Amino acid sequence: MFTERTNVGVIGGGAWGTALAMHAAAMGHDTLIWARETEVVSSINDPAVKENTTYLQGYKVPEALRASNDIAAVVAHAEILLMVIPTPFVAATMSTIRDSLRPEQIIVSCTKGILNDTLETVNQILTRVVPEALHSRLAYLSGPSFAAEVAQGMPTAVTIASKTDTAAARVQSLFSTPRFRCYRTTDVEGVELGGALKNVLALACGISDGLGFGCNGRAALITRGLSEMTRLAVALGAHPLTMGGLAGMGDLVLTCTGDLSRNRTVGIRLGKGEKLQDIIDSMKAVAEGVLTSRSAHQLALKLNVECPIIAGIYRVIHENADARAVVSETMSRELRAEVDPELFEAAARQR
Ligand SMILES: NC(=O)c1ccc[n+]([C@@H]2O[C@H](COP(=O)([O-])OP(=O)(O)OC[C@H]3O[C@@H](n4cnc5c(N)ncnc54)[C@H](O)[C@@H]3O)[C@@H](O)[C@H]2O)c1
Ligand SMILES: O=P(O)(O)OC[C@H](O)CO
Repeated sequence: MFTERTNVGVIGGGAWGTALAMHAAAMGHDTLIWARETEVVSSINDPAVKENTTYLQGYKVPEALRASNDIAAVVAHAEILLMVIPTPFVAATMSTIRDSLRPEQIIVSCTKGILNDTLETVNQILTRVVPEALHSRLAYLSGPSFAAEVAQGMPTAVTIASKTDTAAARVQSLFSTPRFRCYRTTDVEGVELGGALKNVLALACGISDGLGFGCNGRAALITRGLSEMTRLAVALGAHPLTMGGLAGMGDLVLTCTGDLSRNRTVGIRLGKGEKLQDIIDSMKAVAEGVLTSRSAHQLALKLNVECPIIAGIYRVIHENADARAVVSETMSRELRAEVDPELFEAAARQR
């Protein structure tokens, strides 16, 4: 373990792409990161700066890490290609490099979201855009992992999912260190949906905290939120146990309680009365939960899966509903058993 070195390309120079590139370069992988913005490339490459001052300020990148605005050069360089761009831009960006991809490459999506128009997960987008020869070499990295903590080398554990265990195992062995432990699974749907849906619940917890509601409410949102995430993910083909793992409960707890979460921060500001558009306009970073709340609600309606918290967040975010009234309505629904096997069976029948 921890010995083999390879060529790593990172597509996306935001906070997470930068933190993962720092990790790969620190491991000794020859790492090249593509960023759209020239200022990101120059700040990473400038020997006097060596920092992504736009998206991950305050953390020096390893000397060996190089950045480029030439996406084709990054693809040509890589054996392992980490794709770390927000969900709405995945299809367009990957289409530009589709013809330069090579069948021996492994593409690892580190993105967490569900597209609005088509309700596709990133896995579904990639299998639509990427040549078929590469489908068995698609992998997904997810789990509780704030970029700023990974950039500081703080202990972190993630899950790598791939339909083929060999691809997941290769990524696992190339990226694991005593500070960054990678597990693996073949449950691509579970890992992807866990990472996407937890962002919606992080918005909910932020709103609750912003409204001044206490720890009881937050714990209830996390627990009942996990129940909704699990029902919806199972209806979409996930294994329920994945939702109790790093990409499900692990990331849910992190994002619902950690102050580094952008989604939780958007929720707090909404709960304190700011307008959504003003919050978004003030941020350079992406809060994927805003768009995913729409997709998740539409998927729940389409599959007839009961998700009252997700529906409530959808109404607050996209229909300007009053958050206090939504909380009251959600708490006043018909009383029921906590664990309802019929709901899970109904969700499982959707698979
Ligand atoms: N930041 C984290 O801690 C973290 C951790 C795990 C997963 N993620 C996920 O990683 C993904 C990327 O997030 P991030 O934090 O690296 O980004 P970020 O919020 O730091 O930066 C936004 C990124 O979006 C890119 N972008 C903006 N417009 C674009 C366009 N038209 N085409 C292509 N790219 C465009 C920017 O270049 C930049 O790389 C998201 O799905 C996020 O949920 C983030
Ligand atoms: O800052 P957030 O809310 O986008 O969360 C970042 C990561 O997904 C945490 O694992």
